[in-house]
Amino acid sequence: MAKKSVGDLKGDDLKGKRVFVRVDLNVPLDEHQKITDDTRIRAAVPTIKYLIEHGAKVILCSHLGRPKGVTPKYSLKPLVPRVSELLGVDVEMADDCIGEEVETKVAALPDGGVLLLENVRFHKEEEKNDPEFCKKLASLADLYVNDAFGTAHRAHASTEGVTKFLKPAVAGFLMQKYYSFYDWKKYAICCIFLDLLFSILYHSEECPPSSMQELDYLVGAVGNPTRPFAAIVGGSKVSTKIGVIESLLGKVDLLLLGGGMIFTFYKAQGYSVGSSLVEEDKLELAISLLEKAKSKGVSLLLPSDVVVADKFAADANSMIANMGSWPFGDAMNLQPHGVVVAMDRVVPASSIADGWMGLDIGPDSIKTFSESLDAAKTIIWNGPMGVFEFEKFAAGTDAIAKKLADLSANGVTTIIGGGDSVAAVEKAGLADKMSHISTGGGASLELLEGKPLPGVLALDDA
Ligand SMILES: Nc1ncnc2c1ncn2[C@@H]1O[C@H](COP(=O)(O)OP(=O)(O)O)[C@@H](O)[C@H]1O
Ligand SMILES: O=C(OP(=O)(O)O)[C@H](O)COP(=O)(O)O
Repeated sequence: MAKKSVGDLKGDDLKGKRVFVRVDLNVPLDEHQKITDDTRIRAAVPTIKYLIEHGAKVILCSHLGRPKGVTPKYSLKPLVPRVSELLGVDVEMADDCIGEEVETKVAALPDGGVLLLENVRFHKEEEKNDPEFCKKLASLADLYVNDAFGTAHRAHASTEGVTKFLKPAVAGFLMQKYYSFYDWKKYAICCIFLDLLFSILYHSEECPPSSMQELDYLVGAVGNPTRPFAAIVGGSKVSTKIGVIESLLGKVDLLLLGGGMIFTFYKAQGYSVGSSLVEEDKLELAISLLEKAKSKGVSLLLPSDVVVADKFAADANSMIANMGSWPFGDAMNLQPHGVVVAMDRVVPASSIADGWMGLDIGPDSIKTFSESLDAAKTIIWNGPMGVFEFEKFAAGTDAIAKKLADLSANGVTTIIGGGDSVAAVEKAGLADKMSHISTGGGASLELLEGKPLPGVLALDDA
């Protein structure tokens, strides 16, 4: 069913109206609270500008990270200068997303003014989709716009529940084309993928509009991919993504797993993973996925080696200054004159000692993964290969980004999805080399799976 779009609202529909806009401003921040990639902010700009230009009072709502209660490091305050700069207006910030102070600030908003609410996930009721909380959010506004594609797979209060109390509830431009094509395109699932792709666009300050030509291109690329079709899945959101793997196995010829994803697979097979990230309740699923890959004839590759660290930190101990004390296959760092100064702690991914955790894929894995991708004609990548935010553990992600950029230059279709994956590719300076860039990781994977997105379903039909 096609959904109503913010573009359908004009004149008196918007002039002087309080509009609650759910956006996905879940951008990566460094330890100084500096934005390291603003792709998601730029992707939200066209919808917000449209509302400003039509004299609406814009109330922006977003989450940032996965806080448990009020957590200063997950405040949205550091985003205010960049959002203001991109919109060309001074954005007001509220200390909360509901309550008296917020109501006062909303009441004081001029036509065309913008208020950014504090992280909606500071209230546990958000993720619980609590009806009373939904009502409080709804009471702030006259109408609702959802442009948070990256969070459309979550049935939370601000993405789904609020629509039961606030109408009209319409789609923003980032999602709009998807809805309009949803009804009649054969490959509807891909259409969303597309939508964002073309709405985001590489190095522009704002999103250029999608075009039919581009849409057709993507429909062909993902709905009916040129084979071999490869997927690369990594990152840390194991529980979100491990279920998607099952459906990917029915679509791809090659599946590469990296990032924090892999240790659940290794532990499930009885290997030692030290203190690496593991989802204990997904061990059986991991085994069944390995078996399914075999029975379907899909090449599922896990990294053979990983770089380990003694803690999850930029300054973690992951090097040995003197040779010979590490029993595994160490990778040597050579100075220009050939002197060995340190060795990465590279170990077999299946035997990580207690007290150590895998934070990147190792050089053998990079080589195997790169070679396996040589035959691919279409590649989807979601989730970094390692903790790329820390220089010591960025090599795997950088190498895969570089590989995809090279393949892209040779005509291979490369699609990158996910906040951190896009940030990693941007950081490597390779975003403009890829075929497509998407704001949603989990959301785009669930679309590929064919799952309906709650944040989409909740919107008014066109
Ligand atoms: N081995 C690992 N252990 C823990 N975290 C990891 C590991 N590899 C990657 N990560 C983390 O995964 C995060 C990104 O995961 P995710 O949110 O699933 O990706 P995306 O945002 O692209 O969808 C990054 O912050 C990265 O540091
Ligand atoms: O970053 C996001 O998703 P992604 O990491 O899959 O791209 C979205 O903001 C959703 O966040 P969530 O996975 O904490 O619900």
